[in-house]
Amino acid sequence: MTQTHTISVGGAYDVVIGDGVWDRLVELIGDQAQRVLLVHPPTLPTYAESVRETLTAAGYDVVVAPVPDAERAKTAEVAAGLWQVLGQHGFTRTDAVVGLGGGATTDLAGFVAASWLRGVPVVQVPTTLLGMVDAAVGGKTGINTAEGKNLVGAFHPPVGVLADLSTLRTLPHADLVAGMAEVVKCGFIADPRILELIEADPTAALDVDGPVLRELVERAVQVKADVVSQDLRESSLREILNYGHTFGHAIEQVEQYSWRHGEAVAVGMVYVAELAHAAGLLPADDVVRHRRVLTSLGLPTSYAGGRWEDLLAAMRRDKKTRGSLLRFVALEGVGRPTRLEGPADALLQGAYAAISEHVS
Ligand SMILES: NC(=O)c1ccc[n+]([C@@H]2O[C@H](COP(=O)([O-])OP(=O)(O)OC[C@H]3O[C@@H](n4cnc5c(N)ncnc54)[C@H](O)[C@@H]3O)[C@@H](O)[C@H]2O)c1
Ligand SMILES: O=C(O)C(=O)C[C@@H](O)[C@H](O)[C@H](O)COP(=O)(O)O
Ligand SMILES: [Zn+2]
Repeated sequence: MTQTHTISVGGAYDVVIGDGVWDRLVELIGDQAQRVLLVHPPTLPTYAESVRETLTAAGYDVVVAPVPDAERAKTAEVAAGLWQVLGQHGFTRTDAVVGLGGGATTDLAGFVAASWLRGVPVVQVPTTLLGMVDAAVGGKTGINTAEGKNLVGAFHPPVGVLADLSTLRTLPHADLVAGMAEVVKCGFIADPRILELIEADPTAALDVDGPVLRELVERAVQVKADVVSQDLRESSLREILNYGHTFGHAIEQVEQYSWRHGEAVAVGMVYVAELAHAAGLLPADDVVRHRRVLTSLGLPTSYAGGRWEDLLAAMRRDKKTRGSLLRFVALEGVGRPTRLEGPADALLQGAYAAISEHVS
């Protein structure tokens, strides 16, 4: 008997977590749709074929749209290619998009669904840990531009999210580990039990067939669901989900997306923990805890690759910036997020020095 767990996102839609949950796909797409655009990366032909067969058997006209892998999918050119496909196949407002894959694919699929005819339904089918706990949930969709990460996008909640945990068995270990960064983030901003579970047994946390990983997924999704159901459009509370992302996105950009998102966020959390400590907000023990938990999972905690001016310029393009005021989500303690606004240059550079000096 397969165990499934359903988390409601403010009563608007559900995230269904478990093995074999793709059975729910047809019910979510519903009988209004005639056509379905199935967006997937080239790494998942078997999963894509299985979804295509299910949808075809249910009577939909399925248009399969393979897109470039990972961050290379999140471009205006790839989105424009999909708009062309939708136009050529006559997709209407009752037709649907399915995003099957990691966060890069679901961000793209969600954005194309948000923009086509000003919004058609999207079902998100995440196949990475990061997609399941974060990217596919919450309705943030988007693509990158030459100037930065996720600079074009829309808030477009899915009609449902189907997270089949068995797909994690084929996920490369490094991508599993990267997804854990967003789980750890949820631990630091809202649910300390997540940190305790990882600290008790990091190996069990990374066992895709074990109960600990399942509980971590459920807890992280619950954190995200609680936040986005109160503040979909990130007017205030939702910013806490951006913990570690101001510096993390800067690394991704400066390193031309050769770093995984989760890896960059891991370093970004250590950066802002150092910053918060230097600003007198966060005790030193909590900074140490950031490094310990992330390291135990195999995540990076240091970085010395980029020129400071480039990192700072990238951070200034962060969406939390107001005017010329850099704003960070910071912690006053575990589970106690706050904002750190306009820290002095000396503090900003000092935190960079603190994460660079740990590079071996
Ligand atoms: N919208 C949001 O709220 C949100 C939240 C967090 C992250 N993101 C975005 O998500 C992206 C990162 O997502 P990601 O970490 O899932 O990376 P990803 O989408 O690049 O996927 C990682 C790799 O795993 C492969 N893959 C996916 N599922 C697989 C499986 N089951 N078996 C084998 N290979 C598989 C992919 O093809 C890719 O090569 C970034 O672009 C980030 O900005 C968005
Ligand atoms: O859902 C959110 O809100 C987040 O900030 C989650 C982040 O993990 C995610 O990487 C998000 O895409 C970042 O958004 P951005 O607006 O900073 O680009
Ligand atoms: Zn993220």
